Amino acid sequence: MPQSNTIDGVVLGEAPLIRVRGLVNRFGEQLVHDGVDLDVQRGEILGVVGGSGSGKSVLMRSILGLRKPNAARIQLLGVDATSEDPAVRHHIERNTGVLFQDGALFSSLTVGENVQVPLKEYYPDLPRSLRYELALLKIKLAGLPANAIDKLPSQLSGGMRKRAGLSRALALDPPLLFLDEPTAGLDPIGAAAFDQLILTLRNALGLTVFLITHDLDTLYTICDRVAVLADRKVIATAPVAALEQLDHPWVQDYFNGPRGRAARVVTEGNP
Ligand SMILES: Nc1ncnc2c1ncn2[C@@H]1O[C@H](COP(=O)(O)OP(=O)(O)OP(=O)(O)O)[C@@H](O)[C@H]1O
Repeated sequence: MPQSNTIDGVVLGEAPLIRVRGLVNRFGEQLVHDGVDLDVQRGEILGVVGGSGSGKSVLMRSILGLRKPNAARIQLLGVDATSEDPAVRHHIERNTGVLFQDGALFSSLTVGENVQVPLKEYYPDLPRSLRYELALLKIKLAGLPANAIDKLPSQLSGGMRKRAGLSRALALDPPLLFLDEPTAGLDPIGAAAFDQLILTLRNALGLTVFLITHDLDTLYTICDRVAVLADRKVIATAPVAALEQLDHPWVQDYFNGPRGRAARVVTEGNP
């Protein structure tokens, strides 16, 4: 899909959609990030991996402006993501979709009402019937049956709840999607189907995707590049095949351990 050079009037030029430089995050004595640099190019699916507690979610929250880092320069969608200017916050929130690890759906609202929350906020004058139709469209886009629209999150399976969270993330047609461990807790068939859905949406809608995952199959099947968080930094960003060669203990354990080898065999057909 051809991509315009502007988003809501903000000129992007050749700049990456996300550019992080010198990110530092500290919680008391604990230094989580110490100079993280990262670029996410338009239209790519970038996987973010790292050991448990390496700071993947804190990185995502920092980029989104949900956490104020101790130091950083972060360009997001052509604006300074650390700015508190309401117009900047609006630009970022209007153009990003986020699927949090637990789906973060409102449990007392139906799926349809959940998807309509951002529509109500950003398009308050939209007639109720049109809002419902738009929610239905997003629900179908995320691969849910139409009748899911009137269900409560508690009436859905884990995989369907993920899809419901995704349909809400897509509500405003954002060019940029953040996914925090989207396949965690899904069975392998459900996880593979979710991976394919992300790939299809990226290809059809030209989305850029920032994807935190532990799932090796996801890395091998849908990520264009993978960033590795270790030693409080992004130690490498490269296509997964190149990362396998990286001489770093965590990377070697992760990619060349038994599960890494198995994922490679399945996707590449070579042991
Ligand atoms: N609000 C907070 N207060 C104190 N410490 C925090 C806070 N948020 C995160 N941390 C700490 O920062 C570190 C990184 O957390 P983060 O959730 O980003 O890890 P992660 O890489 O996403 O881990 P996982 O793969 O287990 O989800 C952890 O040690 C965590 O305990």
